Amino acid sequence: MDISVKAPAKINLTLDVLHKRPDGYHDLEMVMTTVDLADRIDLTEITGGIRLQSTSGFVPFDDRNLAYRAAALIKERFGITKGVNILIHKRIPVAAGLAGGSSDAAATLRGLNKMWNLGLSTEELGELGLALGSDVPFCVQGGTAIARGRGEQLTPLSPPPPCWVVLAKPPHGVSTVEVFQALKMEKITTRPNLEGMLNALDKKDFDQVCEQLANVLEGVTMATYPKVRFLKERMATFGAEGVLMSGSGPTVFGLVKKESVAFRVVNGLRGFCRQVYAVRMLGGLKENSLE
Ligand SMILES: C[C@@](CO)(OP(=O)(O)O)[C@H](O)COP(=O)(O)OP(=O)(O)OC[C@H]1O[C@@H](n2ccc(N)nc2=O)[C@H](O)[C@@H]1O
Ligand SMILES: Nc1ncnc2c1ncn2[C@@H]1O[C@H](COP(=O)(O)OP(=O)(O)O)[C@@H](O)[C@H]1O
Repeated sequence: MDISVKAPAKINLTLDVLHKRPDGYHDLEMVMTTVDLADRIDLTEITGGIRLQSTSGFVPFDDRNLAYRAAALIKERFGITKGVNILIHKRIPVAAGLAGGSSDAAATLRGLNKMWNLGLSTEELGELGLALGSDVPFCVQGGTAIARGRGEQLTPLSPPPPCWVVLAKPPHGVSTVEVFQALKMEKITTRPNLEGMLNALDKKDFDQVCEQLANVLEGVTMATYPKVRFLKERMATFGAEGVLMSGSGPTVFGLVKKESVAFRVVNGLRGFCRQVYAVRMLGGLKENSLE
């Protein structure tokens, strides 16, 4: 049986870093949601091991690839002797703060669970996925959620109000490790208002969602990459109603209600940035099946 699985990108509507943990990770509190910019993973059963192909040269083609590692984990954990060819149709920019690698890993876990009839629940797939990366449990589940701890403690939320999401990825990638290393906890002065964002989502209040966007990593990444600030300012000038950097960056996203405005923002940005996308908010799992 061959299987194709959708692997959507995520954005962080809020991102707070609570403290550094003894294991080197940070305890986070974030509101995350999926957007309709997605990779597609084609899984084909083969005899023997794991083969990986990708339409993008920017990802590793060996066991450093998170999709490869997801397949290796499943094979090892469940003693599967069959092999799999993984073809990644890459659309999500790499090292962008959009969890492209984590989403590929999550999609591979979901797809192999089905292909090899393992009968694992979403929670069990998420627990497996945490060994691959902190964002993988959220990507397994999709939709909209509060993520706490390393990112694995998930509380599902109702989706944001429908809108356009304009994404602009500066030419450089960003290392998540380096951003967390550069973060000085004592320098965090303004934090996201989680209650405010939850209230906005609950009421489906687009303007309030825009007002409550906040990410404590934004200033850290901006200090090294001024292009992030530049793109944020431009996006707002061209008409985006709420603008924020996603995750550890450097992708900047803008929320826009009207299609005509979304395309005005895209056209305006194209003069400054090669990788610009206008996509719909996905946000809700039921109406946007990930399979
Ligand atoms: C910051 C976030 C926010 O959504 O997204 P991205 O910008 O990567 O998309 C995530 O927490 C990233 O998740 P992910 O990219 O899976 O991180 P991991 O591979 O687990 O960890 C990479 C490194 O980031 C740091 N890290 C990550 C997660 C966490 N809760 N605390 C940390 O300190 C650690 O230095 C770790 O070694
Ligand atoms: N399938 C994959 N897609 C993208 N990046 C991958 C993948 N597998 C491994 N990586 C590596 O993971 C790192 C982070 O990539 P990505 O998940 O795109 O970014 P981010 O964590 O910022 O959202 C990159 O250095 C990339 O080389």
